[in-house]
Amino acid sequence: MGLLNIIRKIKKSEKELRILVLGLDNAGKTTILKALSNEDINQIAPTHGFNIKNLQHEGFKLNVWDVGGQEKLREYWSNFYENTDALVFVIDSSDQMRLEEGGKELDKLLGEAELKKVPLLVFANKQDLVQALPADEISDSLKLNKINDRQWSIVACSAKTQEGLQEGMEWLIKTMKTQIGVLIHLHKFTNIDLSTQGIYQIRVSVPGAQPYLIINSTRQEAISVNEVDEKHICYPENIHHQYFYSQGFLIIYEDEEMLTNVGCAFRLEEIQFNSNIQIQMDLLFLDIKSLPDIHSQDFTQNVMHLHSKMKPVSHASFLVSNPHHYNQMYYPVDFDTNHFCNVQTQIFTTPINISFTKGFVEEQIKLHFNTFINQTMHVLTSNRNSLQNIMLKIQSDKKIIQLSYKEQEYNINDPNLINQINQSFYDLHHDLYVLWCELISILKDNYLNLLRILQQDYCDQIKQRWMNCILSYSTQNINLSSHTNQELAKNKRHSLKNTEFQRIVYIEAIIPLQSHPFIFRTTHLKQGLQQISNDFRVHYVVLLHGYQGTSYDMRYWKAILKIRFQDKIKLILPTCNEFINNKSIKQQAQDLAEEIIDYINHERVFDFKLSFVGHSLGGLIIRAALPMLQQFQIQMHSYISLGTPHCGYAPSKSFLIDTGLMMIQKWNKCKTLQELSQKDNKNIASTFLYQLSTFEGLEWFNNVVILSSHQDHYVPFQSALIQNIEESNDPKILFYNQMVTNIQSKCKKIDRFDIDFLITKKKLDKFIGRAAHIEFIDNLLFVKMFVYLFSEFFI
Ligand SMILES: Nc1nc2c(ncn2[C@@H]2O[C@H](COP(=O)(O)OP(=O)(O)OP(=O)(O)O)[C@@H](O)[C@H]2O)c(=O)[nH]1
Ligand SMILES: [Mg+2]
Repeated sequence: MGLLNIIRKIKKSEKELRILVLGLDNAGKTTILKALSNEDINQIAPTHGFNIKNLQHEGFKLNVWDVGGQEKLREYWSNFYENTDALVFVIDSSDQMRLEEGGKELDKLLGEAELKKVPLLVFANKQDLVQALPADEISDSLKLNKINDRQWSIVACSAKTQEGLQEGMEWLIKTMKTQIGVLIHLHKFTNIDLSTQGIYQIRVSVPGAQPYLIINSTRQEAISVNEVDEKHICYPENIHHQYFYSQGFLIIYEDEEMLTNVGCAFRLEEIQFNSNIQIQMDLLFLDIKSLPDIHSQDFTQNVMHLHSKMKPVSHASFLVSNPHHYNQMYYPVDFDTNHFCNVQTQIFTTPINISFTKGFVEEQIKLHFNTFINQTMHVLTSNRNSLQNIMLKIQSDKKIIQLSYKEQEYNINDPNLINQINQSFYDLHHDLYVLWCELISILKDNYLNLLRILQQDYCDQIKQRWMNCILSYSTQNINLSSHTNQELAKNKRHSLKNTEFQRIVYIEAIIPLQSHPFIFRTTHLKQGLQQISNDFRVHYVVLLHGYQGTSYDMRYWKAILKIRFQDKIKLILPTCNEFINNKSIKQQAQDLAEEIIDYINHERVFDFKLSFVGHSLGGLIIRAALPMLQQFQIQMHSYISLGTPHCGYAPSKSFLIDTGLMMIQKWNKCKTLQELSQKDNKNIASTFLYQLSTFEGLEWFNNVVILSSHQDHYVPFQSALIQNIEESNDPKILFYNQMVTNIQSKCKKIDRFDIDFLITKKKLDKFIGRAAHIEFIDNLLFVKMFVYLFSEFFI
């Protein structure tokens, strides 16, 4: 029989706990014991020696030792310490005079080496008497809160009425069972597109687990002041039944952010090995209309009233597939797009008690410690020493491992070995519990550091997964072909069918890789790039929408850039061209340039970088505005266009587009569209678009990034990619190719991307080829992928 089987067998069959009951004389120890075994409690004399009782409780055999508490007998208490699984300390709550004496005795016990890691239950007995102090006062007086090296609890009880006795015993048994600690920390709430004003709140639950501790970070000073807007908090975080509720906060405007900065610890009892843990997050909401005068509300007055009115409107959930390991993860949780908001969340799970876990093997214990220590060690400041000690201990403590090597020679009947095994288990419980407490204190004192590390981890992992969706051409300067890419994407999707998400903790709604957008990339590097200085204070990124659109169209780009880069990026969403359809591109460019110059001058920051993302026509307006932004040329970083008809529509073979444009042109007498189809001048060389190809500007950028989709029927593929089309004698084509050459000749480097979207049938626009054109801004997953995969364009 292998050693582990033996351990499991011993632990399973024995399930016997030795409980030591101590306390001053007259505290009621013997009475409690008798009450627990349903014996008569009327005839009880002071105990001069000790009593042993065997009790059965939840399948556990409890071996309870009650030792007399008179002063002269206390020196013998130490005879009973050995092999104790749990310590019960009984206090006479009605005898205030002797509380101090009781506290001193308890302190001595807690300092005893043999009782070092033993859980402590304090019974605040005799609660039936009027003069009895409540449990929390006794807890204060005994300074129980200072205990941080073991699990402890205080339970108010009366041996006379039996009240509280069962509760206490249940707590004791619990400490003997496998427990998984789950910590959930909510860092920041970002409103992206919550269309209804009102009070919002996050509710977290872990089915089967009890929330028991709220963790607020004490390091407020690390957080910029304007992020913490106290007046938006309507009521504080709380625990109610099995739920943990974040603060309730008022959301009135779009883009509002709430630094929630609150966490909760849950304890999950006896979980089967190999089973999963679920974590549920709900977005709760209360419509502002149901609160008539929001500004005069004193929310603190009717917290519970508001609380009960909140309704869940959206949901997100996680699965932890191996809770017997230490897991930690950061996840920016997006609620569904009807209630589009984001909660930056950290999740930690760890076993905090492993005593009777079936199948828990020592390698896993090692792994657990190593992960924890490797990953969190460097963020610790105040906790560093104690953790270092634990680490040293674990490294030197090879007891369990050695035993398993020697299992052949092992004699099952050797009582010493059983003791050793038991001891090892106790050591581990203890260390696990200490680690758990350390984690809680890290979240209290140092959570921003931990958050940063986990955010980086998340970026790395998600990037790794999404790399599967990039198909890069190794040869430089190759033209992307829509036909080839379409075929390649189809095959690649097929081959990815069984690729699973490798993360330990994942959100249920995770989208399988085969339905992700596929990205084809080719880089055309013309000149050696200069070393880019990273020494800048802020990066302004201008997000410009397309024809007849509004800045709202760019909301996903705005949201994801903000969540990914936090305060390193400042977004500028110009509104000067919203709904415009009768201005020329040049006029719109002028308005844009003015708006940007105003914005930047107003900010008064001098060391900044400037980048642009333009969708469709937006990409052209930006190019047209560049000569007017010459003063910022050394600050220019990335120019990104999404489905922009850089070289117009002239060579388009799409009947639909041609006729479509004609129609709109007639209808609107639209200048922009005339320009796009190069009908604004009889002489092509004098059309605005041709002129634009000679404008200065693109040469200032480190990155010129051009995106198209071969599925986009709104913009000719070659025009969107600034690629030549086959030579012919058609003068339109000759001019077109000349435009391509003009633009290309300026850029130091062009990154071309062709995107293959998985467009669902539901999107009827597909038939007029619009779907792919707006996927660049409407496909949240695509925006995320692009921002996370190609972060170099944004930082
Ligand atoms: N009112 C009340 N009296 C209690 C309660 N528990 C114990 N007593 C009384 O307190 C006295 C002492 O109880 P014991 O159980 O003998 O106390 P002990 O802690 O075992 O004392 P030693 O054996 O001397 O250490 C007895 O008279 C009990 O009847 C209680 O919950 N309520
Ligand atoms: Mg007694």
